[in-house]
Amino acid sequence: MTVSNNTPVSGRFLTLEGGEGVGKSTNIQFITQLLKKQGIDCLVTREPGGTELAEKIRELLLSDHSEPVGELTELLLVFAARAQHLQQKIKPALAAGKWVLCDRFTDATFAYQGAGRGLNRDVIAALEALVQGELRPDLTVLLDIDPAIGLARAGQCGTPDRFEKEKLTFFERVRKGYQERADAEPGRFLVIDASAPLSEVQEEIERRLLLSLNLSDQP
Ligand SMILES: Nc1ncnc2c1ncn2[C@@H]1O[C@H](COP(=O)(O)OP(=O)(O)O)[C@@H](O)[C@H]1O
Ligand SMILES: Cc1cn([C@H]2C[C@H](O)[C@@H](COP(=O)(O)OP(=O)(O)O)O2)c(=O)[nH]c1=O
Repeated sequence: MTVSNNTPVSGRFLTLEGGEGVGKSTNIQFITQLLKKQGIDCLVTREPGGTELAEKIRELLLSDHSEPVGELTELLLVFAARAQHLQQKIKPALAAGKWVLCDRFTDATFAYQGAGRGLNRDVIAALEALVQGELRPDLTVLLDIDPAIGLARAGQCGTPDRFEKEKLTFFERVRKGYQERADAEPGRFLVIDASAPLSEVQEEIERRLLLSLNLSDQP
């Protein structure tokens, strides 16, 4: 399938996932440009956030507070932001046939609140069903890296937020949580080794993403 010749295509929902400092911000721009070259204009958005209200919830999630933030409170805030984001932005775009590229989505909740914080996955799955219904990403690019390397990269980029202050063991659980999700759904996940030099990471993303989306010229 090529889409640069005005062939109508229906909207697709792509997500980008990974631990801290893995290169999501860098590579989301790369993926956006890559798809643009194929004639696909993506709506680029992020979680938590993506709308005015959801960005306010993001602020609450990422900032420090004078009292401990309960694990369930955190989970419900993540899904409150997601409900708003879906209703205001993601669902209308997909319904209009647009492609949506989202920096993090519910796999992050299973990885951070599930594997990281230790919350019951059935509880997360129940909220996922409540908030999303049947909607799931069509394709997820998972940038995978040893968290020690990711945190060192992230550490060079300003003041750490509430999550970035967690211990290395937390991020090791997060990484494992992501890997388990990818192992369970190999058809949806493209797992990319993000420890390689950026040029190699991007070559790999380009090759595998275009192949998966059926946009590659290669046989
Ligand atoms: N493959 C790579 N090799 C080396 N440094 C990288 C690579 N990818 C990204 N970086 C650098 O690591 C830092 C974090 O990248 P960023 O894209 O902001 O990550 P994230 O959004 O996942 O936190 C930035 O300084 C970026 O330039
Ligand atoms: C979407 C989502 C994000 N998060 C966390 C992970 C990140 O530490 C934080 C902010 O996301 P993000 O800005 O993507 O992080 P970074 O660019 O610093 O890697 O929110 C969750 O804990 N659960 C979720 O469901």
